[in-house]
Amino acid sequence: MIEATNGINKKNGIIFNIQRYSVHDGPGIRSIVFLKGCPLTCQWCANPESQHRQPELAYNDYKCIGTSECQYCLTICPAGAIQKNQDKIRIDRKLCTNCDLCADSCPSKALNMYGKSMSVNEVLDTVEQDSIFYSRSGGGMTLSGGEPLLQADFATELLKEAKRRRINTTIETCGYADWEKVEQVCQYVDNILFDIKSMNSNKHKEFTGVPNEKILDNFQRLCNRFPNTPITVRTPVIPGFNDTEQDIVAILNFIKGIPQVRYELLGYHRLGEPKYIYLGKDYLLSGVKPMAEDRLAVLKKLVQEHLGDKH
Ligand SMILES: C[S@@+](CC[C@H](N)C(=O)[O-])C[C@H]1O[C@@H](n2cnc3c(N)ncnc32)[C@H](O)[C@@H]1O
Ligand code: SF4
Ligand code: SF4
Ligand code: SF4
Repeated sequence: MIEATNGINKKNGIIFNIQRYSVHDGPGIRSIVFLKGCPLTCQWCANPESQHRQPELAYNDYKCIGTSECQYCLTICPAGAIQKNQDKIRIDRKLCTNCDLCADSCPSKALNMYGKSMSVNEVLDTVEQDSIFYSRSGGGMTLSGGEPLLQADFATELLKEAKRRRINTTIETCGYADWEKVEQVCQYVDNILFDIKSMNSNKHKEFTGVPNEKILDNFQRLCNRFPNTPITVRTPVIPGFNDTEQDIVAILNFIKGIPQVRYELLGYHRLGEPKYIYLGKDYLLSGVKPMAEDRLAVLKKLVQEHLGDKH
């Protein structure tokens, strides 16, 4: 649960979730701080609410108690963006200014804002509630998103203060940012989780919206600039995008022999799909089934053959 103000403050960051007790995103038990905004639009993204930089309205039709019982949102919206839709409502996203008034008044939480403005201290005071777990497990705080490098100045201040409070720090990044920002942020992290989604730049652009050259260049610079920082390269394996042996071997050849680098495959899942509906977005991979365990196992074996223990 985020405790936050929604006021605009230049020094604040826009955060859409703080997830406690995670064991997947860095060493030990961790709190994941999700920063809003991403320069990519991966078709499979499990966090569609992360992509837009500013807070945005979500609507869950199942939670609406019906306009015959309640009309708070219809009467409060200053933009005329909410209309009746049989006994429920419909949002005209072209008119909506994401002002938050309807979400604040909705008694059933059918309307909800993704994203709050939070200060460094507000975030870290929440994160520190679990410090007993971090010290026992070797865990800490992970910055995720969206793309944490898009809010580089806020991320830097957050990480600096976390270091001052002796909290272990990790970042998960798609690597797409100006090098100066990558360097600025990564000097304050203990571990880096770096996605390499495909070595094929055309395919990368088709499925994520951007080519991969900048990402690959940043990865090589990171390894040279911070040779003592452990980096885990991760690839989400997406059927029809990068699920062939050639796709994975191309990535393995790119990272092979770099001492601080490990590698991990992530099986495609569809856990984020309902959020596309709440945001009025189309989920383009609705026909694609989650990765079969045996197919993923074949690719994991391939990784082991190439990298030995370093995977
Ligand atoms: C949501 S991203 C945030 C960090 C950063 N934007 C990135 O892409 O690395 C965190 C991780 O989730 C993975 N991911 C996102 N959607 C996924 C999906 N549908 N299935 C499996 N992994 C997914 C990404 O590849 C990345 O490793
Ligand atoms: S967020 Fe504001 S503008 Fe958008 S639908 Fe709600 S009240 Fe209307
Ligand atoms: S305020 Fe909430 S519960 Fe009431 S009509 Fe609007 S969406 Fe439905
Ligand atoms: S880079 Fe990460 S957050 Fe951005 S769209 Fe892709 S998976 Fe989602």
